[in-house]
Amino acid sequence: MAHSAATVEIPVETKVEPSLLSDYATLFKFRVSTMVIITAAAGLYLGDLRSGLSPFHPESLYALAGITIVTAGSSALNQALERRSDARMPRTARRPMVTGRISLPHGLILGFLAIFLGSLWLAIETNLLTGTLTLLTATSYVAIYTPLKRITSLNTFIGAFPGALPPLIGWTAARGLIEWPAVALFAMIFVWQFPHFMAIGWMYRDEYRHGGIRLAATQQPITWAARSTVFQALFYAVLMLPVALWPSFLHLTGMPYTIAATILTLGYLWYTIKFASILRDPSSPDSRVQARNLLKASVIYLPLLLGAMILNAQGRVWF
Ligand code: HEM
Ligand SMILES: CC(C)=CCC/C(C)=C/CC/C(C)=C/COP(=O)(O)OP(=O)(O)O
Repeated sequence: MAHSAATVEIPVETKVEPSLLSDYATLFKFRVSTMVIITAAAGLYLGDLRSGLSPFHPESLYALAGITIVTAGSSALNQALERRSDARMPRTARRPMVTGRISLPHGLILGFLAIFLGSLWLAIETNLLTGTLTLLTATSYVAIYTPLKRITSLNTFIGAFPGALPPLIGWTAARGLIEWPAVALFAMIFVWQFPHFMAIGWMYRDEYRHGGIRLAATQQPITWAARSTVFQALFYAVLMLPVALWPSFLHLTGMPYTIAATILTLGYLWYTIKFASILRDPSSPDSRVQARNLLKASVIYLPLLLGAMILNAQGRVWF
């Protein structure tokens, strides 16, 4: 409530009071966090299979619970730090710490406690490496990436590290050490994020500018912003081809995965190439349609790719 001067006007029909549960879902970024946890679960599953263990044992659930709690806490602290810039963007203006439905102390206490207790739980119940890595991931997301969003467009590259660490953390939860398959999983999510976020950046370019967030898409002039956005999206979409096949070179997956990953990744590349058409007329409304299509493709592609890995883990075929 304190930021009325900068706050975005919300149409009357959308001003329905959300419940505390839905406020928490927003505070913990339910959908993005769910995907983060799915990537961690994939790392855990693949790591357990590498050890010849059944992935369905209580320790896996304990580890996932810890990772979930720290992810939720990180999202709460991210929103505590960004409550002013969030107030300036329609996409984020209804977040509970912007509207005051969740107070600053409430969000801060919840965030710090969740990160501290979740990391401690992982260090004790899973292993010290996993607890430490999870704490480092949360710290880099909250204390490095989040403030950098208002300082440099390099923030996307920095933010890709905490974004990509969860599957590696899942692997260390299962195996107790960092091994090449964990690095390959990290690389896959790292590279996947660029077309994903270049699309989002383009969709919300005007909002981000108004919110004072720096990214490729908010550079001036718009032709330069489009070039830089498309270059990064295409560069990483092409890089995704070898990176997605890396697990097969490490014998983590077999031929069925290799075929599925090739087809899926070519699909992701296809949507990125279509997105490159924004170069023709960067200010046209169609450029946002292409961006939205790429965002949709990115969030469909990733679970399918992980699903293919899981179905073909260690060369097994689960059809
Ligand atoms: C630099 C890294 C990343 C940035 C800056 C970023 C940013 C965002 C933003 C702003 C949205 C909201 C789009 C909207 O409201 O229309 C979003 C959506 C999404 N992100 Fe990311 N993201 C990143 C990495 C990740 C990672 C690592 C994951 C999980 C593995 C992920 C999963 C998702 C999902 C599933 C959605 C769709 C959620 C929905 O439909 O509301 N993102 N991302
Ligand atoms: C295991 C663990 C501690 C994970 C935490 C890391 C985490 C939540 C990564 C998500 C990836 C990311 C950079 C999202 C963008 O957030 P944003 O702040 O740019 O999104 P916004 O604009 O919607 O606030």
